[in-house]
Amino acid sequence: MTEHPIYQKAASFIRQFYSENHLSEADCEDRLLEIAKSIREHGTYEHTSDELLYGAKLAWRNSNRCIGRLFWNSLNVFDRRDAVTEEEVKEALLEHIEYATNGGKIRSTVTIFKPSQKTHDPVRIYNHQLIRYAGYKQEDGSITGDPHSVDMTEFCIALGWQGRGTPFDILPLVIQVGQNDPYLFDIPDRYIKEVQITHPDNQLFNELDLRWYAVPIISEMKLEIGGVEYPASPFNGWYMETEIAARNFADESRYNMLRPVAEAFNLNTQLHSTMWKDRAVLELCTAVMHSFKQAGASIVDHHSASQQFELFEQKEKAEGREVTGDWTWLIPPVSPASTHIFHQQYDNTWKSPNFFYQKSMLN
Ligand code: HEM
Ligand SMILES: N/C(=N/c1cccc(CO[C@@H]2CCNC2)c1)c1cccs1
Repeated sequence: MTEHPIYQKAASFIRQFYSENHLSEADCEDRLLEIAKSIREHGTYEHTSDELLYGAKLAWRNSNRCIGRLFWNSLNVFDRRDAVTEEEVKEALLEHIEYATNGGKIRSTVTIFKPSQKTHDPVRIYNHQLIRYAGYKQEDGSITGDPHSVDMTEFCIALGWQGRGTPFDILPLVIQVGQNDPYLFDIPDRYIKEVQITHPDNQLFNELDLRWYAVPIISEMKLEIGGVEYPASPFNGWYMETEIAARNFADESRYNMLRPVAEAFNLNTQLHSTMWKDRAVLELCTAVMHSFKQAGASIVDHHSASQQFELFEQKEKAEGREVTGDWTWLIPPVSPASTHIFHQQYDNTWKSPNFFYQKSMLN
């Protein structure tokens, strides 16, 4: 079997699955014989539902850049390897959004579509996230909406989509099944939970009319389990507030709102030394936490998230497993040194199963 690289990855995953679930050694070896036969005959093998469920949980547990891994074992997994038509994939994606949103009490969920075949990918999703705002480049070069979405927005417009042109237009979903042309469809409004971002102490801030969607659902990464690749495997958790407040609203290459926020607080933005940028970021964090809580939408602040990650480290140690991590991503972008993460080092070895970047469908 050594001539099949997939077998080594399969054997390593299957042995981990059987041992961590306290299943019989003999059954494990029988399963491996079955897999070896399938690989010899078809060049690949098919995961059982239980293997798929556990493999997805392991992929989350192995995600070095993720601070939210304490809850790895409570991941909800939808096995949609049966969905092969545009209609079936569309329904599965809308079902994912509805189930994960759960009225705001967000459930961490991954939907797994058919794996890569030798010659092609049965299902691919063009979107970076299932729910994301459009970005429109204006004549004068300015951008309305999310600058990160300009390419996707232009792609959708080329396919006949028309946005309303506001800074917060939800992009349509674009999927490809088999060798078909890209298939585009809007997400009905009733599926989208959005939060109006207001500040608890400053009405002037509210006039900035900021909003954000509740559920981040990454749809452009590939899930790899035991040598089998799932290029369409959208997964969601809930947000950590800094992602919205300190990056999506704050970055100059995103919504670039620090100066308008500072002005709403009457801060002196002429001198760095007044710390106006730092104060603006903190007021955005405060507003995001306040607004998500008021809207009944799950969210975690960066201090609580770091504490949960510390608990994850302790639990893994108690189970006799080494935690791997990417320090540069694990530290939050606000007050990083106020978390334990900043003051320790992490082994950034990449274990499998895991989620990986893959070639974008756009270029
Ligand atoms: C439950 C709440 C969760 C929270 C609060 C959370 C938080 C985060 C944060 C803040 C990042 C860094 C993102 C960035 O800086 O752009 C991240 C990265 C990541 N998370 Fe989590 N996460 C959660 C659940 C999940 C789930 C359910 C999965 C998969 C099943 C997951 C997989 C990942 C992966 C693969 C990355 C790295 C993405 C990349 O390399 O671009 N996370 N997470
Ligand atoms: N809170 C989250 N945050 C993210 C997790 C993974 C990736 C991203 C977005 O990554 C982009 C690429 C680099 N930064 C932005 C955000 C989650 C999304 C899906 C499950 S949890």
